Amino acid sequence: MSPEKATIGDMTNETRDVHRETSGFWRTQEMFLIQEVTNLIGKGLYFDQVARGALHLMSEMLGLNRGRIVLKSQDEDVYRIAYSYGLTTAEAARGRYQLGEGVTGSVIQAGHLVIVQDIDKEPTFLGRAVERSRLPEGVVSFLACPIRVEDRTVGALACHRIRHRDRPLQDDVRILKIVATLLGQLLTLNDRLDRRMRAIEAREPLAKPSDQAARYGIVGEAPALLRAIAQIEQVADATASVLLLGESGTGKELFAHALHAAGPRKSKPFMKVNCAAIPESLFESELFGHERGAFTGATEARAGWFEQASGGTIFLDEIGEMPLLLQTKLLRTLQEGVVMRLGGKREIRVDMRLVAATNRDLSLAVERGDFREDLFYRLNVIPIQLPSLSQRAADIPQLARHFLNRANASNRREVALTADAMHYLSEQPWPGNVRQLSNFIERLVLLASAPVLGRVEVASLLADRAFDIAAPRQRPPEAHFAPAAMPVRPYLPVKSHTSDDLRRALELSGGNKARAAQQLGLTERQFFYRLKKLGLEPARS
Ligand SMILES: Nc1ncnc2c1ncn2[C@@H]1O[C@H](COP(=O)(O)OP(=O)(O)OP(=O)(O)O)[C@@H](O)[C@H]1O
Repeated sequence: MSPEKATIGDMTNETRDVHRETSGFWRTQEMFLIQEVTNLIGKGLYFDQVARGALHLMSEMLGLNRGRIVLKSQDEDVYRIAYSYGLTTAEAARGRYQLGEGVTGSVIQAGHLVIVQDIDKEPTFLGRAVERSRLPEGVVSFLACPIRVEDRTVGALACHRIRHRDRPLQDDVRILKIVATLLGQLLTLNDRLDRRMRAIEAREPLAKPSDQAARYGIVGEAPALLRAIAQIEQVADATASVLLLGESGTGKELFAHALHAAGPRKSKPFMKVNCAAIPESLFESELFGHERGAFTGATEARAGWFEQASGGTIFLDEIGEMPLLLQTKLLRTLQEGVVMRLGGKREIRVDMRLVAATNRDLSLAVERGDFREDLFYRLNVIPIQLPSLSQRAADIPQLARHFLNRANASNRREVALTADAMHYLSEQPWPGNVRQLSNFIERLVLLASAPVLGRVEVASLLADRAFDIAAPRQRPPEAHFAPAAMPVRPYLPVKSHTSDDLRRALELSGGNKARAAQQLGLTERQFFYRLKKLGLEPARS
């Protein structure tokens, strides 16, 4: 018996649980594997951890055994097994290949995936690391996939596979490709980080994130925001796709633009496409373009957005709304770097950086079959989470001042807010995030009846049309992150207003308590209760 731990791929049909034979079971296993690998990447971009974890999971979850990652040796001109799972130390140490040598060496040289159906019948298969006697008795296959950093092949991800199993070969190949892509992207990021660190060590002056942020028009200093800005800067020069995650109005478009502006493509086009806003029938021709006569009304050939964005960046907002058919085409474009116009016969090379954004939980959409799994993982290589405004409430006064200056300048006004009013703004929930705050300040400036507005005026304006203002611009029907609507009258603690506030409201309303209450965003009952608490008026029954 093989001394190695039995894993799914090595089990016989008889011992395999009947449930495991369904493709649903394998989808769940795949999802779990890829989610775990992505989580490992999210824990800090440590290649060692991710590499070991991925090989372990490939074996345990999918039966892709004796996985190994072959990379160039640091000090010699040879490729060697840098990470492995299910190999003894001696076996791993034997795994050394010249470029072009054996199956592994030729995968690295040619940059193509190789599938050896039966290792016993393939003359180029060296069997150098693991002896045949250590492998299962039946037909054993070997899969090897190149790992790329940008356009260079830097190594290979390979594993053994029982030839006859209840899972199609192409599914294993697909997963191997996804994992190899993730590893390649991670190596690319690490490469960039290394270079950056070297620049810091060489005392190259680097702009502080907040200086940079100011340049991109991003206001705020909360750690979660600065982290997102630092991530943007780290990956600005890379080619991998970026996925911006965050509630509506948190600044995803602003960040997409910052990414474009921070990278080498800044002088080239930045195209924004809102996938939720395009009718499905037009989507394909808008994105991929069309040839003359491709459909009725196509009197002229037209380049699609991918072509138009070539050399620059394309921002696909609300990517979760993209129809499945187009997801397949998008994946191909990302993989091959080409588009085919509608009605066209030739492939057109495009070179654009893709930034996608969503306020939905795409992994749920994948589970429901609304979003392609392989596209999700392709997009999710660099996920960047933007904090909601309530998660960075300390930034609200700075943001409010920024929007106040802007609204004053564009409306030729000089409206100011008291410190108390600023404080009040910081306490509000802002479910529509920065967009809601910005719209509210604009309204405040336009409707201000005095040059200086205090808490009372701000509160009354916010309460006045709270529901309108609170509504996020778009609320997808199944939005996972979608914020709850602000209640028409937000909850207010009993001490929400000072006696001055109450007196002033009464003065402004000419003593009309109902109107005073309304101005403060209170019910009459709440207003009387506060008057009583402050000893100003007996409460009504
Ligand atoms: N940190 C910030 N500093 C300054 N302005 C900001 C910031 N974040 C967002 N904004 C502003 O708030 C508004 C909404 O931002 P943006 O459109 O980028 O959000 P979004 O997340 O893309 O929203 P949606 O998901 O609804 O498309 C814009 O006017 C943007 O300039």
